[in-house]
Order: sequence, then C-alpha cells, then structure tokens
Amino acid sequence: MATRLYDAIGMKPSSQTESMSKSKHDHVADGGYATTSEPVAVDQNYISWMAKHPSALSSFNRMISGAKGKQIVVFLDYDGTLSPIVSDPECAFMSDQMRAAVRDISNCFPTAIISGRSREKVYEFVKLDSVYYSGSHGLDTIGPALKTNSYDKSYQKRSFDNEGKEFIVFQPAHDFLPAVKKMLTEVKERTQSIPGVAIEDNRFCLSVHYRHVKDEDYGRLEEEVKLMLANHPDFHGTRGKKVLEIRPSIKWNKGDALKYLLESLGFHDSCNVLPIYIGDDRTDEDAFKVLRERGEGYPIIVSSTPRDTMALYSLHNPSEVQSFLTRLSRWGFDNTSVAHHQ
Ligand SMILES: O=P(O)(O)OC[C@H]1O[C@H](O[C@H]2O[C@H](CO)[C@@H](O)[C@H](O)[C@H]2O)[C@H](O)[C@@H](O)[C@@H]1O
Repeated sequence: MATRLYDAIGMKPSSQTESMSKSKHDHVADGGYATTSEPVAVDQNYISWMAKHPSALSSFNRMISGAKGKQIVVFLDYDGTLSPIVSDPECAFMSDQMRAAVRDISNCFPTAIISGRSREKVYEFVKLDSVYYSGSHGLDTIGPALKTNSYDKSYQKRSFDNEGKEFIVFQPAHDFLPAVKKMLTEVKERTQSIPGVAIEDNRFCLSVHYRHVKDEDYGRLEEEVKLMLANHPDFHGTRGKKVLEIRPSIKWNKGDALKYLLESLGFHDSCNVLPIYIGDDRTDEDAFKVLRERGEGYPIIVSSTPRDTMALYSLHNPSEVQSFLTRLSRWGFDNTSVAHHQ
C-alpha cells in the first residue's frame, strides 16, 4: 500500500529509523572532536557510509581550507537539525544552547533557516532577528532587500522590521493560498475518523502527521491522501519523517529557495561564495542537489543511520550540528576581519 501511494506521488517510502542513538563514531581525523564516552557496537554499513559522507566535525579543517577568500553563507533546516525529532510537532523546541550557536553563526555569516513549517512558526521557535527565514519548504522567504533579477517581482513585496530595515518577502505560490485553505478543510474532513492523525497548517503547504496512527489505520490514511491528490492535480505529495506533505505543484523547493537567497545576498553565479547547507530530511536533498550541481559549498546531512543522500558530509544529530556551528563561528570570529551584521 505504502509503495503504491508514493509511486503515485513520486516518492518512495523511507525505511530509515529516526532514533537519536548514542554517537557511534569519534571525530579524530583532523584534530576534531571526540564525543564517544563508552564503547558502542559499530555496524559495518554505517562505517562504509561514513567513509562516503565523512563527519563534518572530523573534516572541519579540510572543509574550512576551501573558504579562503570566499563568503560563507549558512543554510539550516529546522526539525531534526536544530531541534531533535519529538512526538508532538508543537513541542519541537530548540535548546537555549542551540539558539546561542545559531545567533553566533548569524553574527559571523549570513544565515537562513529553510523549513517545511510556516515561516511564522519557525520564527516562534527560533526567535532570532539576525537570521533570514524561509518557510513552507521555501515557498515563503524573507530575505535581503537586494534586487533579484531572475525572479518574478509580482510575488515579491517589501517588508520592514521594527527598526525600519527593509526586507523582501518572496512567495512564489501566493496564488495558491485560497486553494491551500480548501485543501486544509478537505484533508481534515477526510481524516477526522482516523485516530492519531494530526494536520499541521504550514500556510503554503500542509503536513499530515501519522506518528500516532496505528499501523492498521495507516493504509486508510494513505488512501485518503492519495484520492485527494488525484482530485487536485494542482497539488502534489512529498514525504518526510512520519509525515505526508501536501504541496502546490509549482517547480519550487528548498533548493530553489537556497538559490533565491544566494542571489538576493548578491551571490548569483558567484565563485566567491561558500554555501553550507545542513539538513536531515528528504526535502533537504533538493538543496544538497543544488550545491552539488553548482559545484560549490558543502551539503551536510544529519543522520545517525546510513541513507541515500547527495550530501558530501554528515553530522550524527542536532547536538553535533550545534558543535559544528560553534566551531565554525569561532573560526569566523578569528578569521574574518568584519563580522557579518544584518
Ligand atoms: O523542513 P523541516 O524544518 O525539517 O520540517 C519538516 C517537517 O518537520 C516537522 O515534522 C517533523 O518533526 C516533528 C517534531 O520533531 C515530528 O513530530 C514529525 O514526526 C516530523 O515529521 C513539522 O511538524 C512538519 O510540518 C514539517 O513538514
């Protein structure tokens, strides 16, 4: 059943586990971190996978040697990257230490968070004004006020913060808003009889959470979502961790949001930029792909299990993400003459 739905919506079900187990590897390759405090069984698959996607902590010195003369720009996913995966999506809080790490990095380098959540919701969790935000899988981005020649102006509007600083909000699926609202009503109606389903309104897209749905009810849920998508070809489905996502069918994803933000920061087709993207989910692969295609920067996957990925490097869990960001901002403060202030 699962395979059929995802064939229909162009995705395959994931077999990955999401548990945040103990760190299975030391980071010693180039004088980095050693995090393991007790021996843990290391499985051979994981070792082979790590050889292909080395730890960004172990590889830090090598990575940073490529930053000479380039502007680092940091892109971060939210759930599973800055906050651990938890059973209630409303409680995916980030720790104060992680917030401090993100604040420090954003004071060093331009930093954006690109999430599947609504932009407002991510801001509520992160609460930092020094960061750019892109919500709804990149369909709602607030970025710098620099001109972006490649993008449709009719989807851009000016916005000002409390201090009068100008930003541009770019919403390429703006025309879909009324339809998304109708989809929200319909998906709630279709799934209300299935215990454990939670629908999250991410403004330009919807999340159908099934973490608390019994195995025997899952097929029914899948069938409802499949039928709904078949009736609304202007929407399509993607999949995340125990979540089915309903998104407008425009060619736009986290990778496009990354490109948009780079251009609005003045780095369109620039060889002087080094983007770093850290994410844990399937939708982050779109951004990893963009970096691989541009042949620039570092895509880093957050995973404690081997996964098919376009990422070059890996981090085990959000706590390693925090260590990486802290290390990068220390390097930034020591090595860049002018810190980035937005
Ligand atoms: O792009 P992201 O920031 O990673 O957002 C992807 C989805 O994240 C959230 O769901 C996931 O995290 C929840 C909290 O840990 C977890 O309960 C859920 O099972 C995960 O799928 C968010 O609630 C979704 O709307 C996002 O699409």
